[in-house]
Amino acid sequence: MEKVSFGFSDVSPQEKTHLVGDVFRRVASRYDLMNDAMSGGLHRLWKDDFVRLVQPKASEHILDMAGGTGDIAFRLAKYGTNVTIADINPAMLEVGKKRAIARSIENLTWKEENAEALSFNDNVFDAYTIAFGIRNVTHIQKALDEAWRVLKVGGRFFCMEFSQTKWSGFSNLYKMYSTHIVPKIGQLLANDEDSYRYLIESIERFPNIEKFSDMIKSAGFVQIRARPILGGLVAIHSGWKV
Ligand SMILES: C[S@@+](CC[C@H](N)C(=O)[O-])C[C@H]1O[C@@H](n2cnc3c(N)ncnc32)[C@H](O)[C@@H]1O
Repeated sequence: MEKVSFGFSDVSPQEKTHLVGDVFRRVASRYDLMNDAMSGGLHRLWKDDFVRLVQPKASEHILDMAGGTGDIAFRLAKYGTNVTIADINPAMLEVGKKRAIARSIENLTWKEENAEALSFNDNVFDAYTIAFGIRNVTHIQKALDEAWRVLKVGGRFFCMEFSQTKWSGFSNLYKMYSTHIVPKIGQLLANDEDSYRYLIESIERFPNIEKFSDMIKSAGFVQIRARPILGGLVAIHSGWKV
């Protein structure tokens, strides 16, 4: 029987989808607060950089996949771009919709979607973005294949995800922080140590920068680039559909 990783455990694909759903249902209301607490606000700078790389235009339609509570979509929408924000988890989308209303952001379409089997037609989006989402997807290659399918010819793919830093001293420090401190912050602020333990473990199981580049290539993308941040702690991958 096929097994996939859920953090450090191996589970069936159905179980993983179910367990990841539970994690984000539980953390939804505290998700944004926790991002600030865990990263000391750094995730905001990474997301700003990510969206600058996308170079959104007002004439474009961009799909922000696994968009959660809207951090990437809101930044894209500032350029006047038409953004569809899609996520498998209604609880995350509900938090995002409230945030959008509070910020008076209007050029957004919200959709419940599984990245592995999108309901959109072929060749419809100018760009596809996914930030800190793909490592939670059960079959990563299927999600990449779907990204390629829904992009127009000439469309751009951008993915930001945690990876493994190559700065050895920093790597040890980060490992200690992520293994011992992050789950405790999760317990303190979100009353949920287990979810944050999963989120950290899933980073270690995610393919490294080179392997993930190969997977993007397998989906059909060309001119693949990987931009490491903090020695590769986070990496932005991009590619083109031609
Ligand atoms: C860590 S959050 C990232 C949210 C947002 N992109 C950000 O950067 O703040 C990961 C998101 O991936 C979503 N997700 C997990 N599996 C998914 C799937 N198969 N299809 C679509 N979204 C998925 C979760 O529901 C969650 O909202």
